[in-house]
Amino acid sequence: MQAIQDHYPAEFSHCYGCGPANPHGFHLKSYIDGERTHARFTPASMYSGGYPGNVYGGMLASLLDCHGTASAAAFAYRAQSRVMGDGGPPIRFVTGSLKVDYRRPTPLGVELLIEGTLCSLEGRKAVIDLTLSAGGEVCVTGVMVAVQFVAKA
Ligand SMILES: CCCCCCCC/C=C\CCCCCCCC(=O)SCCNC(=O)CCNC(=O)[C@H](O)C(C)(C)COP(=O)(O)OP(=O)(O)OC[C@H]1O[C@@H](n2cnc3c(N)ncnc32)[C@H](O)[C@@H]1OP(=O)(O)O
Repeated sequence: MQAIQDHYPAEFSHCYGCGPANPHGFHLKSYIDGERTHARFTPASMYSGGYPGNVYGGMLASLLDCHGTASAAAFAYRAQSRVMGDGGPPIRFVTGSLKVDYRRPTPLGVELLIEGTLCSLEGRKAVIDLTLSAGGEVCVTGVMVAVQFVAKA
């Protein structure tokens, strides 16, 4: 199955968190499945937080950031009854705001599950609820306001 990010136009595929064309990035891959989006990622040990065994908060915010904008794009396609890669004008979002709540320490060395659900979609603005969990326990929650990107003439 192709990831949402695999449909980003080549010129917009350089994101450090999720751009397929960035050789140094995380290459996060997000998928839509019914009412929910999901991505899985295992941070390398260099992304340690201040005490051993836990993930650095900036890394966790990055994962929500990239998964949130991908989710917004996927939900917007669905709202327009379109499929990604249909040859029509691409629908892409950037992060307007991202609120992150760190609810418990996130363990390093295990696969993390990032999920997104659509809270609202009005005009160019999508609000996405996000969770990040490890071993079935929610460690981080977030709310993103994603804004549809419109190229300036
Ligand atoms: C920025 C780079 C763009 C490159 C091109 C990308 C194309 C996309 C392609 C592939 C995506 C793949 C990449 C994944 C990216 C991973 C996630 C990131 O890291 S993204 C980078 C971090 N984010 C930014 O750098 C945004 C910087 N900010 C802006 O560019 C503008 O402020 C922007 C586009 C967010 C809005 O500016 P306006 O002038 O186009 O539109 P206005 O009229 O201000 O807002 C539209 C609606 O959104 C609301 N809005 C805007 N910002 C908001 C905010 N912070 N909180 C709440 N609402 C906000 C407004 O209230 C308005 O709502 P109402 O229509 O009136 O209901």
